[in-house]
Amino acid sequence: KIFIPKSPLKCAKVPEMQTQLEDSAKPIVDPHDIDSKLVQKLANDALVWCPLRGLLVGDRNSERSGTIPGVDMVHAPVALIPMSFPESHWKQACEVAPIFNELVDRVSQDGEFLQQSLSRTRKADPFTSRLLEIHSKMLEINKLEEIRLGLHRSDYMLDEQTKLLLQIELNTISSSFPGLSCLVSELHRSLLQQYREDIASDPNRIPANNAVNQFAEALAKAWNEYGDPRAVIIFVVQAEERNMYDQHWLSASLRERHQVTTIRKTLAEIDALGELQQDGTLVVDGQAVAVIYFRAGYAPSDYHSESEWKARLLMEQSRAVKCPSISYHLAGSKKIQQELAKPNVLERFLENKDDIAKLRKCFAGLWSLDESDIVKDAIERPELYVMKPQREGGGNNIYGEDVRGALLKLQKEGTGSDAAYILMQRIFPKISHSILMREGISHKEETISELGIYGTYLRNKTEVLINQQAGYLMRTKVSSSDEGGVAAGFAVLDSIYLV
Ligand SMILES: N[C@H](CCC(=O)N[C@@H](CS)C(=O)NCCC(=O)O)C(=O)O
Ligand SMILES: [Mg+2]
Repeated sequence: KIFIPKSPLKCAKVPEMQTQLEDSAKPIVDPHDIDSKLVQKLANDALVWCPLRGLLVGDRNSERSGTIPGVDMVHAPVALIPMSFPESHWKQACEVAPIFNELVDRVSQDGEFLQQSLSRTRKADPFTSRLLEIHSKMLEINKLEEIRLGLHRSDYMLDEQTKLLLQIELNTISSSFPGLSCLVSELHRSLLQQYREDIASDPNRIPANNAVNQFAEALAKAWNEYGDPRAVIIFVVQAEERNMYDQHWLSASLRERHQVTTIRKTLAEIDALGELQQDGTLVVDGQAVAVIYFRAGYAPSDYHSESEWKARLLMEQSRAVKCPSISYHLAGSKKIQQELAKPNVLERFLENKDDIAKLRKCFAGLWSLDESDIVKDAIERPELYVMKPQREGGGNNIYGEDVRGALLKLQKEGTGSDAAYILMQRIFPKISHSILMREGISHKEETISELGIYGTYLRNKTEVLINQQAGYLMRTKVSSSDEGGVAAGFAVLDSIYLV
C-alpha cells in the first residue's frame, strides 16, 4: 500500500488531537534546552517531511533550480520549533487585516492623493517615476478598475520595550509564501504531535493556516467575476524563480479546487506575446486573460528594458483584473505608508473612529526627510532608525551607522534626492531562542521574528465580495542580522505557538 500524503490543498483542518490535560497556555519548551539527540531526531524528521509535502525551494547552488521545476530542490529554510507569540497580539494583528484591506482600496481610488504624495519622490526616484507615469496615463483615460483584487501581507514586529505590535510594512504586490507558510504550520503541528512525550505542548496552539487556499479562492472568485470561462489567470514571474513551489501551490489549488488554468509568463514574454483587443481584452499567446497575478514587477531589476515597461502598460490598459493594479501597487509604497501615518490623513479614507484608532495603534514612527529635527536626531542616534527607499523585495533598507552616512551625504548633495527615502523608527523585538535549519544543518540561534498577516480583498463595483484575514507567515532570523528576508537567505520560515 503506497503512502499517499494528504495534500494540504484539501482544506487544512486542525487534525483531531486527543486533548492533553496539561495547561495549554504554558509556553513551549525553550528550544535551546532540547538535548542534541532529540534535536537530531526533530531535524531528521523535518528533513523527511519537507520533500514529502512540498516544503521546498530551488537550491541556490544550482543554476537550473530557478528555471526547471523538479530539479535541484532543497528543503525550505525552517525553524524546528514554532515561535511563542502572545495570543493578545495575534488577535490584534488578525483584527486589523480587513481594515488595512479596506484602507488600501480607498487610497487606491484617490488618484490625486497618490500623485501628490509621490510627486517629489517622482523627481528623486526613476523607478517610482515610471510607475507614476503609468498611473497618470490611467487617470487621463479615466480607466476604471471595477473588479479589484488585493492579496496583501501586513508585516509586524512586537516591540519588546513598549509591548506594542508595530507594522513594518504593508505588502500589496507579490506577497510571498502563502503556499509554504501553511506547510510550516503543518510541519510544526506534526512534530509536536510526534514528540509530545518529550516536548510538552498543545499543537492546537499553532493557529490553523490556510493562506494558500484563501489566496486561491480570492483569485478564483476574481476570475469568476470577470466572466469568461475560457480565460486564464496569468502569473507574472521572474525568469529565474527559486521560490517557484510557493507559487505552484497556488496554481495547484486553483486547478484542483477551482478548475481554473494558470499560465506563467515573464514581463518580456507578455510584451512579445500579448495584445489588446478592441474591447480591452488582453490576449497572451492566443489565450484571453481574466486575472493578472504579479509575482514580479515590484523591483527595478525586473525591468531589463523598455520591453518590460511596455508589458506593464499593456496589462494596465486591459480589462483583466490586475493583482495588484498600478494604484494598489503605489498604495503599498513606503512613502504612502509614511504619509498615512501623518495626523488626520486616515480620516480622509476611513469613517469608523474605532477602526482608525486600531490602525494608528500599530503605526511605528514614520517620517519624511523634511522633518529636520528627526533627521538631526537620526544623525546623532542612527541606531534608532531605519532609512527606506521606495523598494520592495528586501535588501534595500539602510540601518545603523549607514543611516548617518546616507543622511549626511544627502544633505551635502542637497539635490532633493532625499525625497526618495523615508525614515522609520527602528523596532527592537524580544530576542528569543530558536533552532534554524538550512541545507540540512540545524543551528541553535538567538533570533528575532516578524509576523506577516495575509489579507484577501475582492470587490466588484460597489460590492465587497471578500475582505478577510487569510492566514499568516512567521519569519525568524538571527538577531544580529539587520536585513530580513527568507529569499535573501537571512530568515527562515517559522510558525507561531500562542501563549
Ligand atoms: N521571488 C518572489 C519574491 C517576491 C518578494 O520579494 N516579495 C516580498 C514583498 S514585495 C516579500 O514577500 N518578501 C518576504 C519574503 C522573504 O522574506 O523573502 C516571489 O516569491 O514571488
Ligand atoms: Mg515589502
